[in-house]
Amino acid sequence: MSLGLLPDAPPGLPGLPVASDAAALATGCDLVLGHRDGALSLWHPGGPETPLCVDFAGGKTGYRVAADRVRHEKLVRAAGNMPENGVVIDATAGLGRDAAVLAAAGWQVVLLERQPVLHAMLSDGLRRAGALAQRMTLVNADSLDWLVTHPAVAQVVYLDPMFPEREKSAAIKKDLAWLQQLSPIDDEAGEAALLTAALTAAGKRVVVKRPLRAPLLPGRKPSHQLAGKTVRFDVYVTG
Ligand SMILES: C[S@@+](CC[C@H](N)C(=O)[O-])C[C@H]1O[C@@H](n2cnc3c(N)ncnc32)[C@H](O)[C@@H]1O
Repeated sequence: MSLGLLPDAPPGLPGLPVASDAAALATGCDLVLGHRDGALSLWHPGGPETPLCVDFAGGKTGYRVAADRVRHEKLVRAAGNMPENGVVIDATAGLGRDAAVLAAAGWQVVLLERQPVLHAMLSDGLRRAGALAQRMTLVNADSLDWLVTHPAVAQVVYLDPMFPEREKSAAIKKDLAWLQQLSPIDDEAGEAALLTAALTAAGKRVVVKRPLRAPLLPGRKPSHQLAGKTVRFDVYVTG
């Protein structure tokens, strides 16, 4: 995958510096990173698709985080009763959509993202997130390392590892396809290691999001599951 970096992209990211969208297209870049409408965004050079950015308060995430809806989210129910000053580690932050739901439900959320471009997009999203940002802390790290060096930080560790999606919605398909181009899908050993690290770090439970019919993460059976129409949450009680 080749990523073009426009002059207004943050410095230091891996990719090919390009002067313009047209130059990215001419150089054969698959994706290009730059600012659109004030947001650090990713798009297909020359393509008709809406650019992708981290938007904690608008669009589909905005709908999910509305105060009257967020408590009905299966993810919030899967995370369980929130203690005072409860902390969740979202160890696979991605575009921060699930992290926003957890923060809107009242959790303090530590977002871990290892992919530097996604980390930069999350950082830009936080800058625009308003009050919700006060409950989110972003770290550019590999969770396999971070969880081991930060035991006893959180009651809940949340995992949503990459999975080859077969969703029907074109919009979801586009976002996930671009995400998958940036961030590879872990093999079974990687998935097992992530679950083990999460189980070690979580004071109360680990919650894993999976497509409805996807196999369990390797290593341990969940204590219970909450199934929705297209995804399910596997809950592992640890304490
Ligand atoms: C499917 S996406 C998560 C989407 C996210 N739940 C959301 O709501 O936007 C998975 C993300 O986890 C990140 N990731 C996977 N393994 C990781 C690890 N060991 N440490 C940090 N980030 C990881 C990937 O780079 C990718 O951005």
